[in-house]
Amino acid sequence: MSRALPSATVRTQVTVPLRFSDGYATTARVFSFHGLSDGGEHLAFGVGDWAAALDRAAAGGPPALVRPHSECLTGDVFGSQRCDCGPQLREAVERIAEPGGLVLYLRQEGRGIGLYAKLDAYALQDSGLDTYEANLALGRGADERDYTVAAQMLLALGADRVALLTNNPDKAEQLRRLGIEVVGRVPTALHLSPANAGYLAAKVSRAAHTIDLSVVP
Ligand SMILES: Nc1nc2c(ncn2[C@@H]2O[C@H](COP(=O)(O)OP(=O)(O)OP(=O)(O)O)[C@@H](O)[C@H]2O)c(=O)[nH]1
Ligand SMILES: [Zn+2]
Repeated sequence: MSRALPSATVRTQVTVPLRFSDGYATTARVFSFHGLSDGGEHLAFGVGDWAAALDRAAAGGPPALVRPHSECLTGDVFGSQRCDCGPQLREAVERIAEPGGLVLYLRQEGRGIGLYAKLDAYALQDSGLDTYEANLALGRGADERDYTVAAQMLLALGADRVALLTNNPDKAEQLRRLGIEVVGRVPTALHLSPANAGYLAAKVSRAAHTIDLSVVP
């Protein structure tokens, strides 16, 4: 049973041309919102023919492809190799632009504990803890993310029937509980670096992420 969500509405929508450092370029319709439950400045990016994709889903056709992406300043902006966030975001924009759909940019830095605390957690990881143990050692939850604002944005845009681009089953479970019809989940590619191998392995062993590490030599 889904719980009733406070409704959010679109505040502003603007067109933004995007160009990534590898030259890939596309255009996004960027939405801000009124009424998001945590007061954060979360964004939705409509890419490709997102409007047609949402219309098709609403009419009972294929679900709209959506990536709920949690903010990672170090990875998304600075290219940190400690995680896979930057390449996943780049991948998501291109893969979603193809059929048309949405990237939700969720201001949930550090799995919800914030940027400074994430750096504290990195320091603990450098002394041997894994990414989840480090949060716990800081007195925080292993993953404090709540996807209420993601559900609110989807409903505000009329996207209540979706397939998610994510390896994280919790994103699908939480959105289902919030009343979004999650028809399927599509894994991202493997974005492995020497610095993120332990991080990816912990996501698989500790949080059941569907990342195929069997291909790693
Ligand atoms: N606390 C903490 N947060 C981290 C660490 N590494 C990355 N993060 C955060 O983890 C989040 C990863 O977000 P996503 O890539 O959207 O989500 P995910 O759970 O990895 O699942 P996917 O959808 O499969 O990518 C971001 O908020 C990062 O800032 C870490 O070592 N500690
Ligand atoms: Zn990251």
